[in-house]
Amino acid sequence: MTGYSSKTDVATANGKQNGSGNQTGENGTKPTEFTPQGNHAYPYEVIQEIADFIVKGSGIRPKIGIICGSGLGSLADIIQNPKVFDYEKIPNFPVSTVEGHAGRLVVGTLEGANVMAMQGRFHFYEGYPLAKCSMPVRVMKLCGVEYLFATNAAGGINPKYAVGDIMLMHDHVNMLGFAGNSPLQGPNDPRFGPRFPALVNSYNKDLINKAIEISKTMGIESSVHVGVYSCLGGPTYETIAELKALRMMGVDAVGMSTVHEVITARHCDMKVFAFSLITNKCATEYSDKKDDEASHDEVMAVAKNRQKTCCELVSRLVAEIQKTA
Ligand SMILES: O=P(O)(O)O[C@H]1O[C@H](CO)[C@@H](O)[C@H]1O
Ligand code: HPA
Repeated sequence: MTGYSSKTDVATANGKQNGSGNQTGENGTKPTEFTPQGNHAYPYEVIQEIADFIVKGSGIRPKIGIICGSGLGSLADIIQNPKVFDYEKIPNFPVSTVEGHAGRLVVGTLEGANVMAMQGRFHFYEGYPLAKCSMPVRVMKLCGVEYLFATNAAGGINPKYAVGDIMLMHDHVNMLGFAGNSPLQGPNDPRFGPRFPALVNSYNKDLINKAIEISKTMGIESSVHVGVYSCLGGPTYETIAELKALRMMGVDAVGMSTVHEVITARHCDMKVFAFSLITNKCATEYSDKKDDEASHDEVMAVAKNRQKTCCELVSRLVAEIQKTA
């Protein structure tokens, strides 16, 4: 694969500080949780409070934020000198409810860079409004994060994709947005970003090109693609007719996450790198084969199988960013 261009294809009000990430409220329980009204965003001050809690508790101001996809939690296990925060102990943080999403925030270093990783993301189908699903991205921003690495497990719609391949995202189709749902719905706080953010060039081309170069040195370039991801609401996997329609729209891989995180990250001007691990092939023709049915067990098994490769890709890209910092 050649170079990519888009034309080609602190102190907290809640909880004690012990630096272990095990902060709790005064009586040892989770501090009161803020509940957003409707789909509206968390107030800036609430996000600031969470960020302060993490920065003070870890003693680290991270530069790179990583969101681990389903079964890809090991991306956080490679972080050195980790400070671990269980989501349930972080004030105003949602909890993870999906298998393969442990529900921990890991802060530490990777290849010499300060990083924070979400071992568990929030999905719309869990019952969380999109603003809540992507709230941690704003926490990352106020912690100091400049680069978002978003990873996911996805079904491959492009017939050239095989199970286990990696698709570097260079664009997305926001199906939830088509239906009138956005993480940026509600009043806009200009301290995060503008009312009407542009999304062309959302996926950083330099980082895509660096990842392609890295894939060559890893000898995996033939199983690395650059493509378009789409997020549906889930939790159902798609029908054949839906998959056909997505393919006609130019979608290469489909999942139930990431897009709202990327929108939130771009709104607050973070550089975004994202990839999908293709965990299953999506059927776009009718057949009686049971194999055509996606399953979360299969998704988890493939992710486990490919976690080492994904970890290497991520750490090498972090090293590249750190080199040029
Ligand atoms: O996008 P991530 O969190 O990797 O997970 C993907 O895997 C799950 C379905 O198997 C869905 O949550 C889908 O979005
Ligand atoms: N569809 C939607 N989400 C997914 C899939 C899929 O085929 N595989 C993993 N996450």
